[in-house]
Amino acid sequence: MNVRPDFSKNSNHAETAPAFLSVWDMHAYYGESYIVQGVNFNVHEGEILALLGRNGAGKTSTLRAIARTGSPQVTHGEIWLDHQPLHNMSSYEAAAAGLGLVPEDRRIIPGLTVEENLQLAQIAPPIGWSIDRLYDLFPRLGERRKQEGVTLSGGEQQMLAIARALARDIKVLLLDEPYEGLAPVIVDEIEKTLMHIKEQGITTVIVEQNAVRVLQIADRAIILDTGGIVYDGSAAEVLANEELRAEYLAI
Ligand SMILES: Nc1ncnc2c1ncn2[C@@H]1O[C@H](COP(=O)(O)OP(=O)(O)OP(=O)(O)O)[C@@H](O)[C@H]1O
Repeated sequence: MNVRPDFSKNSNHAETAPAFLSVWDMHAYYGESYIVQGVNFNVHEGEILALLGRNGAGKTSTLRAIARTGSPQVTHGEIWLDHQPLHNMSSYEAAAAGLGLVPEDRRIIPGLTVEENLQLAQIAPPIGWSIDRLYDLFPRLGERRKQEGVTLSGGEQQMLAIARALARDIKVLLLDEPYEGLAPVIVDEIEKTLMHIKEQGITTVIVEQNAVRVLQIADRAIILDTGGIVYDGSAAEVLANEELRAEYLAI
């Protein structure tokens, strides 16, 4: 019999630091399809958490469930952000409570310039970083402020999508595959900005196929497999543990 090693109780930080974002026994469905199958984890304020797993493991679904997108539908469980019950909220309310989701397709609004995309994020409170501060973090966006957003390169569009999230007053940034399709040199740039965002005290959860890259900046990692958590512990441990990487990440 092939006994799966249990890597899910490796977290020691979780026992010593209070949780900022907490997901408790979360179950979610697409119609009849049971996808998120009792997920529990904590994220601590200011940390970068990598949410990893093979294709189809349920990473995007977990992120979308936390952001209250409605698809998948959360049928059971609790999600708390800084003492606020996200599980009782719509996606709009969760965003107002401080969640900033940057989806995989980046959702840059066609027909609007870079600056207009940013201004649109600030039409209603809670307003976050000023547009000048965003251009300081992403000078390329400042140089291209009058360019239509959808004509930017893939890396620039990812920067615009992150900048748009920061234009609102967020506590947690949820990133879905931020490195997808980007050259290593652009990934370097995005990494630097994520480290800067961390220094500002913002908490980040990253879903990413490029596990090796994301583990280099992450403090902690969670590995999902068929809708459940099989590892919760330090990012360094995942990099060091060949068995774990081979079994769940195929790297
Ligand atoms: N809208 C949907 N309707 C029905 N099933 C879906 C839907 N979106 C995703 N699924 C299914 O849910 C499961 C988990 O998908 P999810 O996108 O969360 O995985 P993932 O770990 O992010 O995968 P990947 O790394 O390939 O993006 C998959 O089996 C997928 O086919």
